[in-house]
Amino acid sequence: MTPKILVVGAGAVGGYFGARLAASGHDVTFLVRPRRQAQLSATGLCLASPLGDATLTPCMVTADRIAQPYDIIILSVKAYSLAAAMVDMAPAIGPQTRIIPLLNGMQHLDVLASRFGREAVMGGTCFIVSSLDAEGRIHQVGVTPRLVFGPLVAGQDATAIADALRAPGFDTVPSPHILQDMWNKWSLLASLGTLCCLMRASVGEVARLPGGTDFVHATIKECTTIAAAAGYPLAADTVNGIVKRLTQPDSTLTSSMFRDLSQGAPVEAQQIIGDLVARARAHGVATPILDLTDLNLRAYELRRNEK
Ligand SMILES: NC(=O)C1=CN([C@@H]2O[C@H](COP(=O)(O)OP(=O)(O)OC[C@H]3O[C@@H](n4cnc5c(N)ncnc54)[C@H](OP(=O)(O)O)[C@@H]3O)[C@@H](O)[C@H]2O)C=CC1
Ligand SMILES: CC(C)(CO)C(=O)C(=O)O
Repeated sequence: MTPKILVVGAGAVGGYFGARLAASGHDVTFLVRPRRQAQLSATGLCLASPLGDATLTPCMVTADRIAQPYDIIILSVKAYSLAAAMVDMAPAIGPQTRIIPLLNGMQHLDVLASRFGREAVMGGTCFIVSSLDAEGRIHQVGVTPRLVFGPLVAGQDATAIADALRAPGFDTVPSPHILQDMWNKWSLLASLGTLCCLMRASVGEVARLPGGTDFVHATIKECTTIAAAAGYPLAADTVNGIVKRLTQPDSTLTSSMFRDLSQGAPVEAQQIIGDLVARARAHGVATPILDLTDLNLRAYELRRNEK
């Protein structure tokens, strides 16, 4: 039987993966709120991507209309929307449902497990650079996106689910070591977020400055030291890959957190930087650069909330 997939959050990430899955014939429904539902009804779900543009008529449901449990939930809301999203998606979760969260950071894993049970929650992460424009179209740039997920409890297997989540337009990677993958991604993301948000610049702009790459190396070192202290040391080639990616002088890469900040939008500062700093403190790791980023982003949020 074709698994029923519910994408919770038809934004830059969920909209991309969900659209690619739907376009290749999977049974995909988007859980949407009324504003996004009206927008998508008017325009269709539009993707602009170097891998091919697409416009489709999405199958949508609002929280009050969820009629049955789904087999797979791809959860792709921002971290600050998680609590409300959990209330909305609750009727979609049955005993066999597997939730694959694509949020950045790690703390949502425990939040989801305490609400829906450990069996229901898989680990997940994604590599994609995408954003929404003012009309709600999704713009994906850069290399082929990647969806990585795997079991968090013994006895579960990601391969059957992986077969249900393959589509042209992204790579599907079932992983037997998803927590390590999530720490690898968190180290990359927190380094990139720090680089962009503290310097208000892209990877290439910082790399071209005298002292820029020293700053990036020191930031990556802080992040990987925390990961190692937490029991998830990054392999040397993974660290080298992060260093290479974040020190390219011609790179226009920015983090999604920086793109949000540039638009004056809320940022996932607590989940991406604050939580990492808290874990550093718990393990006695000194993180002067991340502390500064944390303070910087909290000052940003303070001003934003006072407006
Ligand atoms: N964008 C990127 O390049 C990357 C992002 N990520 C991570 O992925 C996660 C999602 O980010 P992104 O897709 O960029 O964020 P977006 O803001 O683009 O999309 C989030 C979507 O979630 C929807 N949403 C929020 N709450 C609910 C709800 N209760 N029910 C239904 N829909 C809801 C929002 O809809 P509404 O219009 O109703 O508010 C919005 O469309 C974040 O944790 C981010 O850090 C990871 C890798 C790359
Ligand atoms: C690090 C990156 C670009 C990888 O997808 C990301 O997750 C983000 O910007 O949020």
